[in-house]
Amino acid sequence: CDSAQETPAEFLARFQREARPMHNKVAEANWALQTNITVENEEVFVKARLEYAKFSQMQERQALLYLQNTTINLTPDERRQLTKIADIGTSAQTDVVKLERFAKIKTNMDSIYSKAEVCVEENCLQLEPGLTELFRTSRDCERLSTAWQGWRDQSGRKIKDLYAEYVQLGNEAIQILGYKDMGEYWKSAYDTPTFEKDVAKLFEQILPLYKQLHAYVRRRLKAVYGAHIFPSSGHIPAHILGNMWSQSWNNVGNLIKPFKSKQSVDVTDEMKAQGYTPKSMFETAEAFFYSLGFANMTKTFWKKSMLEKPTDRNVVCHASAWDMEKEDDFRIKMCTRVNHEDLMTVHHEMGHVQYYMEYKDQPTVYQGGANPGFHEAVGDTIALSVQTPEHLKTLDLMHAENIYDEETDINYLMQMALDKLAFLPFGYLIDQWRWSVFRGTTKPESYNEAWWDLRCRLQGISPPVKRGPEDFDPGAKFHVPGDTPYIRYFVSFVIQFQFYKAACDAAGNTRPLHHCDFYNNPTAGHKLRSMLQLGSSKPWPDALEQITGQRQMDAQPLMEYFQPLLQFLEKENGNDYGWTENCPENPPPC
Ligand SMILES: O=C(CCC(O)(O)[C@H](Cc1ccccc1)NC(=O)c1ccccc1)N[C@@H](Cc1c[nH]c2ccccc12)C(=O)O
Ligand SMILES: [Zn+2]
Repeated sequence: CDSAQETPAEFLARFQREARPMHNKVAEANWALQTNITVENEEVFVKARLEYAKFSQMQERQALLYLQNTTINLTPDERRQLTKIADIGTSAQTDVVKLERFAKIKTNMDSIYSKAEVCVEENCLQLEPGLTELFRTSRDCERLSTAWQGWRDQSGRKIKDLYAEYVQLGNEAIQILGYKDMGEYWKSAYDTPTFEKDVAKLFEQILPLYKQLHAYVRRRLKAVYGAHIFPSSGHIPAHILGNMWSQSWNNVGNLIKPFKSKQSVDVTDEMKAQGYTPKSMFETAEAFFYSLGFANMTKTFWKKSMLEKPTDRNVVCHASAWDMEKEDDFRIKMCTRVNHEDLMTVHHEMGHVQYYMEYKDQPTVYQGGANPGFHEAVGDTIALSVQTPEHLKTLDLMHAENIYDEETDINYLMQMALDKLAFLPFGYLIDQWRWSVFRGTTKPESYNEAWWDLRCRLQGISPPVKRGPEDFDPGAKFHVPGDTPYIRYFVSFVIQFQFYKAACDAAGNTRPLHHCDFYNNPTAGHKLRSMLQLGSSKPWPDALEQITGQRQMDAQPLMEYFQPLLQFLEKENGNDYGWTENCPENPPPC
């Protein structure tokens, strides 16, 4: 570490020069590992992580010198930049043995998860594409239940002990920075003292709407599978909702569609019929962003991205977007399949890349989301416009004669609710569980019990087969072994409707909110882009205020969007809605 004779401004300029090459080095090693999981690539990545931690510790020490030196007067911006440089997370661990063990545990959990497969007789299915396709298309209770349990045996069960050690080491490292535990550190990214209460309030606000959707879906699925597989407690068995984690229910949309004779907006069949490929899906997304005034993907993007699952090696299939912090090197890694759900994920991932490109001229420390939820909301905001019947017609992917016909409209809102509304309790509960684990309230021997308490109470779903203390079902979801916070998606699913409404208002939309397509509207684009260009240079309430005029997260635009559906659901459900706090002791068999 150079001595502190540098002025703060000189230190910040040097940090700018040195940090990017360091970040690039780690990103390259991480990319090499995630696109080819081998022992050798794991070792190279761990080494790069250790080197990066040492670099971060040096920068943190010098930044703190300036921040704690009362004789130096810093500008507010210098203070903000130095505080961010000092915020190095678990890299603060100075005990190299513990730091290396922590890094190894994380790569170990990641590779167990990404290589896991479920074998029935001699044919084995990995999560992507095999098990995901099974949950998207199968209506066979037994097969789904076997796959549901098999996946948890091959993933969660195998990382339970590693996870307990990860919690211990992570907390030890973060306590060096003065945080009580990892959960407190993760929440500090929102820099809002009332953050936990704010999200709890948003969840309470949305719960009545979710309960109505849950009741309707339960009734329709009973008609398909028979009431005998449903527990009397009112929960929906987790394996029949079209998704391995029951987190979004869009894949059972064809079973739930309220008006069978009218169109639904799952365009998978049309995409296949028209010969869409993963590449053309990315080009379609690129064209929408471009129509708003965003940049096209760079040449390096098309050259270095991994848009399909390779057949000859193990990769981390879970989608991600990468800022390599070197010239125009932005990438997406995704095992893309040609279907509606993946077309939306393509927009989600490209939203990350567009955010990277909008804030690329900010100082390195400000090259991030205003808060983690903002980064998750960019692509989804665009996807709300892409999924309107208006836009799907523009794409020639939907051929409904009258898209404003009331029954078609309810079908459309139902399909959107199966993706967006169904997700909210799941998006909320993952970090409720993790914050309690990091806090020490939930100990390893009750990891799974605490998990199902939340899943049964907040989400109203139940396990298809009995769970025991050897199981570790949270570990069966990418972000838990992946050490990736999750409340960001709950925040995103609320604020994306605020962004969407703001962009629609800017575009002069006069239709009902859920029919607003701001494609080709540079005014809407400018509204969005000017907020994204801030990166994390301003507190997120300032960024939110710039685009919506408000400084708070607000579920009102989401409620406005789904208002017509709520009326339909309340009429359909009458008093038949809700579930008891706890799941039944013994799940009814298929
Ligand atoms: O995980 C993702 C998408 C992947 C990601 O783009 O969020 C990715 C996750 C990740 C984080 C850290 C390491 C590796 C993967 N995040 C990013 O690529 C990313 C990019 C820039 C900043 C922060 C994160 N979605 C979540 C939430 C979700 C459910 N349904 C959705 C529909 C649309 C969008 C998101 C979701 C999920 O699949 O459970
Ligand atoms: Zn994302």
